[in-house]
Amino acid sequence: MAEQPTAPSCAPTSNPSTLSNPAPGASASGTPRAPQTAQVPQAARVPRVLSIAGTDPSGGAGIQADLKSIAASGGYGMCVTTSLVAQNTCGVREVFTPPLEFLTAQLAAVFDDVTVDAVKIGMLGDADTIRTVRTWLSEHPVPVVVLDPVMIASSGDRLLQAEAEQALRDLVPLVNVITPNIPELAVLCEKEPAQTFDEAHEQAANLAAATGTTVIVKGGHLCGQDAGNTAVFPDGTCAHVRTPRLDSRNTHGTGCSLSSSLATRLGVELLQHAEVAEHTAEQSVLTSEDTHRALQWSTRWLHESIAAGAGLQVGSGEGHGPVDHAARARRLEAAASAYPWHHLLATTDSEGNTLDGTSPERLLPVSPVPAGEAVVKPAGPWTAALWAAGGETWHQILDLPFVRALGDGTLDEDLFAFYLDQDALYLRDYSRALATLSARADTAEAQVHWAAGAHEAIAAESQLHEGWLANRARLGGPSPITMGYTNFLRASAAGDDYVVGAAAILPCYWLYEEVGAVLSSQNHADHPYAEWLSMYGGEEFAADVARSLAEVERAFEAASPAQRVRAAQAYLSACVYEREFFDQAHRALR
Ligand SMILES: Nc1ncnc2c1ncn2[C@@H]1O[C@H](COP(=O)(O)OP(=O)(O)OP(=O)(O)O)[C@@H](O)[C@H]1O
Ligand SMILES: Cc1ncc(CO)c(N)n1
Repeated sequence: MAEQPTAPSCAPTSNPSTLSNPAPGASASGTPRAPQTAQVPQAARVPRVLSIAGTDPSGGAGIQADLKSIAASGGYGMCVTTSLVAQNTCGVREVFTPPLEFLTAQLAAVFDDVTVDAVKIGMLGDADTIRTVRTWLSEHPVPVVVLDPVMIASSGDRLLQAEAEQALRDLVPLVNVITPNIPELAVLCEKEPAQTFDEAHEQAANLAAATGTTVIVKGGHLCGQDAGNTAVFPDGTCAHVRTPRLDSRNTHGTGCSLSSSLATRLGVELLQHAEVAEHTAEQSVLTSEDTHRALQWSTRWLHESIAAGAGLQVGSGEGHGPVDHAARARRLEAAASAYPWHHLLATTDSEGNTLDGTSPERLLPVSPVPAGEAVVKPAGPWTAALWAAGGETWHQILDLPFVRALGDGTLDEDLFAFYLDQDALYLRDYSRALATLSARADTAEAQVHWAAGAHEAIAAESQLHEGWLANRARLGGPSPITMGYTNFLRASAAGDDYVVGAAAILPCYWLYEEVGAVLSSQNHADHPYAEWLSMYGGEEFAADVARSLAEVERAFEAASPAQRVRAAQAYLSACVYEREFFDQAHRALR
């Protein structure tokens, strides 16, 4: 069987563009815009993307998948239908191809009215259709054309007549990017299907050099842990985007989705160039870095969509189910909700008892998910009630893509770097909140404990700067989540009752320790983040967590019922902030 790519020798390159200049009509046209203010990020313009492809009434592949992918990738989707295909997740039943004149009528209807920024070509079916599309696009040039040379569906059914293969080969030099799977690449090269990544890469390099077209080698059909994609440019350079292989049957339409998403992201890149070009003498030309960035975006988005596919429950399960194109949009929509957190609204528990802080049972709403056992045990009934109430948030943290990928070693370096950068900024202010708590503590023991914590936090911050962050690019400013969390901690420590400040600080000790225990249990010598994970799980930190728990327990005992309720709410708010903090890299970077 084939193997995964060995070394990602395909680093991003700074070579000249392999993509053609935009057609004059496709540059940023329309209403004149006011000059942009420097440094203020502008909302990306929406590329108008046309899919020329066949249909899948069950919605997972073809034009239906393309329109969903284009929307999910930030484009405005349009479609011209080449063939109507009666198919579902199990296979193709019948194909009806409308007359060629009707294909041309559809193309004319779009192009007569709309400026097309990017085209994705999918199923063409036969040689006459290929020639019609080819003639149309040579007479109506579009700046980005991605060809997915569809030949055979994931079910094994033919979607291109065998005698049309040469016509498809002839189309390749006229497009910017092609996205063949391994068997399709072999047909285009007139070779046997590649068995290894190196063989596929060699076929792609020869094809790219011969045609002047960028070839995406797709890892989906290979085996090995990396199912990633490599852009092979005509000048022989390449750029690889890793993606962990998923054990999933929801791969129907992955090729359609990747190619239409890629066309859209290339359109986004091109429009950004066009925006700059409007104010400078620069030309709007796509570079290989643009292609690498677009491929990274599309590959990561598709990974999330495949991972969520099974949850859709579309299809009998006998075939290959579709991907969930909207999984990311739903995740980000939920993350953006401005609705108040549930624990700040609840006034009674599920049995109707008032949450008045008179007993540990009357502190917080019951978590719908049991918390399970903590590694560092609660210090008494009050902290036991806090742990139990935080069960749902705790399990959400364990399920975060960031925490999962950090544990299994598949976390992308740029996501890790984002986290480190924010962590350094966080530690600075966290240290200030601890110093405030120390100043307000009413026992010498607590005063020393929080002061030591303040010292350790600032020491950890400078260690991050000297070590982990020394060679990494930094954003240099706090994200809204980092700022929200640190401001909340500082305000609770300085401006609220002592018990509230102490409870707010607790999750940063306790949850961090618990997450660390899960992560360090996954560590091994070859783990890419071995050094980072080995920092977790030290006995000294566990003892600090236990001391913090004991102090919070003591403060709860001494507090009034009303203070306890506010402290418990502050504890859960900090748990939610912990979750948001771990998740933020996956919201900031795509
Ligand atoms: N099991 C998998 N795990 C992770 N990613 C996958 C998996 N299968 C496919 N992919 C992603 O989807 C991309 C496209 O898939 P693939 O290579 O299977 O295309 P295809 O055969 O043209 O698809 P189809 O014909 O089903 O539409 C891959 O390059 C990879 O990024
Ligand atoms: C219409 C159409 N295009 C492409 C594919 C490949 O998955 C498919 N199954 N159907």
